[in-house]
Amino acid sequence: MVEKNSEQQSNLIAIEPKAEVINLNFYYGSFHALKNINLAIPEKQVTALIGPSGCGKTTLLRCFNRMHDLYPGNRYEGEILMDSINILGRQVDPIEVRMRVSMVFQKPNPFPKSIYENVAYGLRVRGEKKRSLIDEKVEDSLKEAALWDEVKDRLHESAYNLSGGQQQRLCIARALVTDPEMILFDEPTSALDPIATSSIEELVSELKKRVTILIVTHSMQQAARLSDFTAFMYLGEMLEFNKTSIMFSEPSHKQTREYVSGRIG
Ligand SMILES: Nc1ncnc2c1ncn2[C@@H]1O[C@H](COP(=O)(O)OP(=O)(O)OP(=O)(O)O)[C@@H](O)[C@H]1O
Repeated sequence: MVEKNSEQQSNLIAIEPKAEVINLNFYYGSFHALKNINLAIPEKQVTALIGPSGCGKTTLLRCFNRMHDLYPGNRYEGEILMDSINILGRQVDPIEVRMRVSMVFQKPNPFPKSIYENVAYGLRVRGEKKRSLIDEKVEDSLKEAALWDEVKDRLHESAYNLSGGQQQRLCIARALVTDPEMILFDEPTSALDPIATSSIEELVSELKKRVTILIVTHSMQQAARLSDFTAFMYLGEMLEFNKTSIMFSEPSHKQTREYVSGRIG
């Protein structure tokens, strides 16, 4: 059983939270993967989720856009409030949640479609038909994902012709097109080389001016470089949450200290 520090968690955020996780439990069938998680995600900041393999980082991330609903047997208890609405509520449409909270995965996963159609996808799901509006949003999203100059003359080519780093920026453009309030990144650079990694990190830093970002990373250097806040998970619990500078210099828990210093992995 790990020691809790809820007083510290509730006291430290002066910044308005974009999302509040309240007493969240999550089960894969009978397996209790997330145990009474409480966490406030600060708005327009980068929050890193870190912790040893299997501690529940990806499971928590996927609660924010109801990804678990796609598989039978998964069960949530508790709440994630966004604008005072519990986005886990049965009456809330998961597709609507995914428009507000989009996701970028570990491996670039463009659809087997053109570059243009990959980005336009979210608008089409939403029922958007106006060609000029779709053109405009596709261009804006590709510009915001720092990909436009590289693809503007080949928008109708297959997305598979792009390099890994370009494919990941395309996935970011696809995530941006619905104007999400929050973007979830699940180890977005683990399949990329250092140059492509640094361009994704620059992009994330730029995006936080208008979007709240939650990122799972195994790289302590990346968490330290990129995030404003860090949450440390351990055995399905949220053990510690604080400003990244504090988490890396004077964490409260022994497990956090050992993890950020590379002594446990
Ligand atoms: N679909 C699933 N069905 C059953 N158990 C699962 C499923 N997915 C994950 N788990 C279990 O839930 C726990 C948390 O897994 P999760 O993938 O969230 O951990 P993680 O911290 O993201 O790990 P890693 O850093 O290795 O990616 C693990 O014990 C894992 O085995």
